[in-house]
Amino acid sequence: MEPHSHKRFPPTRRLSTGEREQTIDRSAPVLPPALEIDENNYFENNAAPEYLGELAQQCEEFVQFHSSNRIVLVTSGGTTVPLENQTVRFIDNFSAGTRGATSAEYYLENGYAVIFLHRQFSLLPYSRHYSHSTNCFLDFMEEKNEQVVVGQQYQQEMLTVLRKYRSAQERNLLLLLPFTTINQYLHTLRTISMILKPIGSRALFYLAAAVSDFFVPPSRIPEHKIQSQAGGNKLIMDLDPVPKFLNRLVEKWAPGAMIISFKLETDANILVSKARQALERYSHQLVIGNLLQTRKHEIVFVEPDSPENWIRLSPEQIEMEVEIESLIIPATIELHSAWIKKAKD
Ligand SMILES: CC(C)(COP(=O)(O)O)[C@@H](O)C(=O)NCCC(=O)N[C@@H](CSSC[C@H](N)C(=O)O)C(=O)O
Repeated sequence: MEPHSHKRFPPTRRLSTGEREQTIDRSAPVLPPALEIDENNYFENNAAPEYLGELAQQCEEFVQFHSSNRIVLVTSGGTTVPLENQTVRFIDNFSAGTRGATSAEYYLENGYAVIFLHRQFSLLPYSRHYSHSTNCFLDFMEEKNEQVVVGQQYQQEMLTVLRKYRSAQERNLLLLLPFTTINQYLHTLRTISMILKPIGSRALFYLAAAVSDFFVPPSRIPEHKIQSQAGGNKLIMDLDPVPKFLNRLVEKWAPGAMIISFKLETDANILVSKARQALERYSHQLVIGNLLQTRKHEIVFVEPDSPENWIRLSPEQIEMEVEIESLIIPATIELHSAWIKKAKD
């Protein structure tokens, strides 16, 4: 007998198999990697964000400052696909930014200069520990003699995070660059990649952002908010595939860099094969595969000409809240050191 206070909600209407098959047209062919003509078409027809010049200047100064250092570009968070120019509605890609923000911290602690290209308002290195929602910073505060103080039990932990945060700032090791839409992301990724080109093998790309695969091209996007008619009307969307620029990054934008991409799946049966397929299509150095539902506890390294290698947290490590990035990042750094050595030989 349900307590009277629990209002009964109608069960979620699940699409019948027939409806589900019709809802999404999967007949669209799998796109080949983008060619130069696709790159030119895309960037000529999709205007650059108005702030790109200033962002490029910031990035050039940062790379110049660290020109003899290892520099990693970490991308983090999901890109959006606006449905109107005056955007009210958009399609979003799932990502809280935890993978990217946590990974950036471990790269910083291993001496890398970090360019953090992130979804605006997603989690950031260091402040992620006390974000507005998951771990509200107010829960760590107390009132004492009319003053706000950090609770005694949190002092040590917070002091450690604060010292790391300040150290990264004082040594100018962390550059925070935001994006929101898929178009802002692609323009910014290409710009940063070309600025990193002179760094050669000491540049590392860690592409953890959840990037849109489909978008509404400028020729078809409505200017104003899409209206919904009284009585209901279907919204049929006709999206174009986002060009697969990963191979342009490998071949042209930053040819000497080591490039790591992430493959996100929900079906364990296809994860490794899809990761290997991406590696073969883009000819980069490593795909880190992860499943949405277990991404915090296990990942798989897929490299050319070698069997896949799973990294999993043990039950004890999960119990102790070990972050899997504390295992991932040192493993990627080992591969990057070998990449740099090979480039020198
Ligand atoms: C997003 C997560 C799962 C992290 O989650 P949070 O910690 O909550 O942030 C990340 O680990 C990941 O898999 N990121 C990559 C996800 C992704 O979209 N990967 C693309 C490939 S890289 S996007 C490049 C473009 N689509 C192309 O193929 O050129 C894919 O799986 O298809």
